[in-house]
Formats: sequence, structure tokens, C-alpha cells
Amino acid sequence: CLWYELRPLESILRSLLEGIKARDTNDVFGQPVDTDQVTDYLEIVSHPMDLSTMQAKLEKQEYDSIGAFEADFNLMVSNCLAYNRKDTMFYRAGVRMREQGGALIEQARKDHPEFN
Ligand SMILES: CC(=O)c1c[nH]c2ccccc12
Repeated sequence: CLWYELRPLESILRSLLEGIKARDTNDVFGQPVDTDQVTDYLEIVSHPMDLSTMQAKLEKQEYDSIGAFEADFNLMVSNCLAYNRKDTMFYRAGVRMREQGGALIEQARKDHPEFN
């Protein structure tokens, strides 16, 4: 369909999200942290965020710019670095995601300054 022309920001954010998901090789960020299992999570993290939630927000057109999308990405990463101890796989995945996902977002902002 032609939605990608009618909603160019949405198609940019979809491809950006696909690139970010591809780098989440341990699927650390794909779903919300299960707070039934991780019972102290909400004592430390006040605003949980994950890639499936970002996908849902994208489909509901809740992002009006690449910067708004980046704000949720940064929230997701900072939550991960706040909750997990530095010697864990999760923490290292957060550092790598900040680097790799951050680079993809910065490139998208350069390529599409009209949607910054
Ligand atoms: C992204 C993140 O912090 C987590 C992703 N899966 C988890 C399981 C237990 C505790 C934390 C997490």
C-alpha cells in the first residue's frame, strides 16, 4: 500500500526499529521486563520501555519525530543500565545497544533532517 508515502516518518521509524531489533541478538529488549518475575524492577525503574512497546506506539502514530523515538530508545537503555549490575550480560547488552542503536538513530537524523 502507499502508507509509506502518506506517512513517511512512520516508514523511517519502522526501518529504524527493524535495524535496532536486528542488533538485539540476545533478545534482551524485545519485550517488557516481566515484573511478576522480577519483583523489585519497579522499585528501581519508574518508566519501563522496550522494543515491542515502541513498535506499538509507532503503529499508533505516537511519535511525531525521530527525536521522540530516540527519547524512548534512550529510556529503554538507561533503564537497563540502572537496573542491571555491571558484571551482567544485560548490562553489557545495554552498553552495546546504546552504541549500535544510537549510531543507527543518529544516521537516520542526518539522512532525514525534516523529521529530526
Ligand atoms: C532489559 C532488562 O533489564 C532485562 C531484560 N530481561 C531481564 C530479566 C531480568 C532482569 C532484567 C531484564
